[in-house]
Amino acid sequence: MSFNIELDAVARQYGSVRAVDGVSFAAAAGEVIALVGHNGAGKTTLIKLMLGLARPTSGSVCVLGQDPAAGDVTVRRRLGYLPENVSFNPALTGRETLRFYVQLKGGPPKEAEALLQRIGLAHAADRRIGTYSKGMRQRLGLAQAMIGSPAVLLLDEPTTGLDPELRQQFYGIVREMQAAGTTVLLSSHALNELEGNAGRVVILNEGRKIADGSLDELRRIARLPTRIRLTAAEGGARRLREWMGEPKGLRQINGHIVEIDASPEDKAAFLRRAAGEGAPFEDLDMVPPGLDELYAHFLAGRASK
Ligand SMILES: Nc1ncnc2c1ncn2[C@@H]1O[C@H](COP(=O)(O)OP(=O)(O)OP(=O)(O)O)[C@@H](O)[C@H]1O
Repeated sequence: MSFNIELDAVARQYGSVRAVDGVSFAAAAGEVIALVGHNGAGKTTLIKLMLGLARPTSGSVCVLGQDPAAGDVTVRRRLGYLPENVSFNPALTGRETLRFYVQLKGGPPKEAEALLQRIGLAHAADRRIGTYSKGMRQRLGLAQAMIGSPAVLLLDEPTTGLDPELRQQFYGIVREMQAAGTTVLLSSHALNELEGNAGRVVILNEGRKIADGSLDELRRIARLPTRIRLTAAEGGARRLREWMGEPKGLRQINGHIVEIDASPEDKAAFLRRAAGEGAPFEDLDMVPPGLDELYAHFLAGRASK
């Protein structure tokens, strides 16, 4: 299988800071990968390495079969990039700006029109960018990155500052690009918005890759407990505790509610027992681990090593 992006033990040092430290991964056509990590985790540096804007201190970077730092124009044309802080000339209109970038990439002017339509900015195309909202500027940035239907799209924190509706619209466009075979790599601070939107998540911490997989795979690896909350009739907490055998970690919330964190195996065993006769509860709630807990789990695992 050939990959659009291949990183092999890539490191990038800035003075005493190892911004990226031994990262390897490969991305195929049609994959949507999210790079997730705290501030300073190395996301932007990794993207710059893939763009050839930074060179690795050691290791190798290969994008569309080439070293991106070699500056091969045919490869550059097939790369789209949305920087973290997108800035355009505020005196130009959206249309003028996009036409300029289309021209730079050697595309026809009508491509700018099609892109303005696609990202929902056609109505504001003749307004100066100085009058655009943050969301509109971000969408224009995305349109600029999509010029020439790139084979690899690198988006640095593309959803920052977008409201939930625009965010969904944005991921809709990402899905279209993915369906057309584009490899999309986007960086983000948060796991929560990636559910259903990124097939694969790479978690970075202090320049190192600490997790790589689909959210479901990461959940399985993490084996985080599910919180089970049982509610009995008024004053029934004691009976609940006895019925459960006073397990370690059981929490009594009040006179009729108890909670326990159950591992994946314990959860199944518990549910079988709860389905039997005489279980002394009236209601049962199960709260699966959230994405924030998953993220914290991987970061904590790293810190303890
Ligand atoms: N040109 C540079 N010179 C010196 N240090 C740098 C440079 N670029 C990045 N760094 C350092 O490398 C580390 C990783 O930075 P990077 O911008 O890649 O992180 P990030 O994950 O993108 O962070 P954020 O989410 O805040 O954008 C940080 O400690 C940063 O200060």
